[in-house]
Amino acid sequence: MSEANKDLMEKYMKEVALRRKYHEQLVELKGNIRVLCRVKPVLKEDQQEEGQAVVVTTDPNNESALSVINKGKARAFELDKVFHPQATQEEVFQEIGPLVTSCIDGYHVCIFAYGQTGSGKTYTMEGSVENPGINQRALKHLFNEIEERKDMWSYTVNVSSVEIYNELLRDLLSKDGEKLDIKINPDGTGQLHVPGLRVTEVKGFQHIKKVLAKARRNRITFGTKMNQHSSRSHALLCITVHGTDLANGSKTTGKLNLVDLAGSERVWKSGAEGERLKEAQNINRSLLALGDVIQALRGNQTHIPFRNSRLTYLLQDSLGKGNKTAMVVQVSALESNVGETLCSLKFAQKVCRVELGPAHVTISFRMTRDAMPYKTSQR
Ligand SMILES: Nc1ncnc2c1ncn2[C@@H]1O[C@H](COP(=O)(O)OP(=O)(O)OP(=O)(O)O)[C@@H](O)[C@H]1O
Repeated sequence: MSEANKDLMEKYMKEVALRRKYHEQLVELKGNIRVLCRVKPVLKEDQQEEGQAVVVTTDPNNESALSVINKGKARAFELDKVFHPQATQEEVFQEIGPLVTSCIDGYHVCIFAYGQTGSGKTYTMEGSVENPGINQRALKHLFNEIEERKDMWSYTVNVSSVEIYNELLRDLLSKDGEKLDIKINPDGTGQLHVPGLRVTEVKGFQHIKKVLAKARRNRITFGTKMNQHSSRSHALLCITVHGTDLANGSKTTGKLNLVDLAGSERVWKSGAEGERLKEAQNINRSLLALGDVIQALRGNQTHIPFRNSRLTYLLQDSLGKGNKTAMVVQVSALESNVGETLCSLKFAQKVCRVELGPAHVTISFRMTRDAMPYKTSQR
């Protein structure tokens, strides 16, 4: 009986190893930095004027293509994957699921939602109670995988959550939203850490739901002082998974960063002043820095400019080489937003094209003013 068990166990472990290898190959094939686009469906409340034209169309025969009509001219874009307006939260998550699995295997993973205010970033990341987004689905997926592997691996899952507003870091899991700083770890490893950041060990999916609700509540509470604050801040959910192989004691540490970015609209256009202008400049700088980092990584450049913003500095150990990133670019299909839609898609397209570029891409892929998430006189 025990011989038969041993035999079965060995076969099972071989199967698991094989599955992991195929999964890795699949992720590698799809690329370590993926740019996805989700077109928001036209909702009643988005129609300021009756019968506004829909200017963004997806192609049912090509899941990478979309086209935008501006002033009578059609412009085509090709990204890694485009979700049509009717795509469900489940369909979006299916693209992301393999990255979440990678995190259990010890990879560092970042998933971003990028786009103008109201384009559906929070819907994609957080979703609603009836229709949760990537954050909840990722954690559910994570705990299901952990359960499946429990005979061979033991895992602990730690969660922290911060927002970055005007380049200030705030703890979303502490009562008063403590302000935090990013420091180099004094242990000599050169790694970054955030002293005072509240890290919560989560035991299961129900527990994580409570933690997510707390972070959401705090983001709203801290935001009430500032009009539209939440859409002007980056919200990060950081999950660390420590694994121990029960057979040989070897250890892995994976990280999953789920980021709802601040709105990318060009506030300068509306003549923003004072606090609003400062916000716009900070958002502009950090989104631009993120774009620069992703382009540099996809282009295999030797210098990756992580230090140009809090956001990229904080995510440095998860965005570096060998890690995995997905950026979901959210766009509106309506004519009234066509300027912002084109801007977001040019940005996405540029990031996407880098990989295909020649080796000397290092200097040639600096963002032009035309493709900047905003156009300011900042750079
Ligand atoms: N795919 C979708 N299906 C149904 N409703 C959606 C979808 N995407 C967005 N919405 C709805 O559109 C509204 C705006 O979306 P959301 O708040 O996610 O935008 P956002 O990009 O996060 O905006 P902000 O930058 O201001 O935070 C919300 O009411 C949301 O529920």
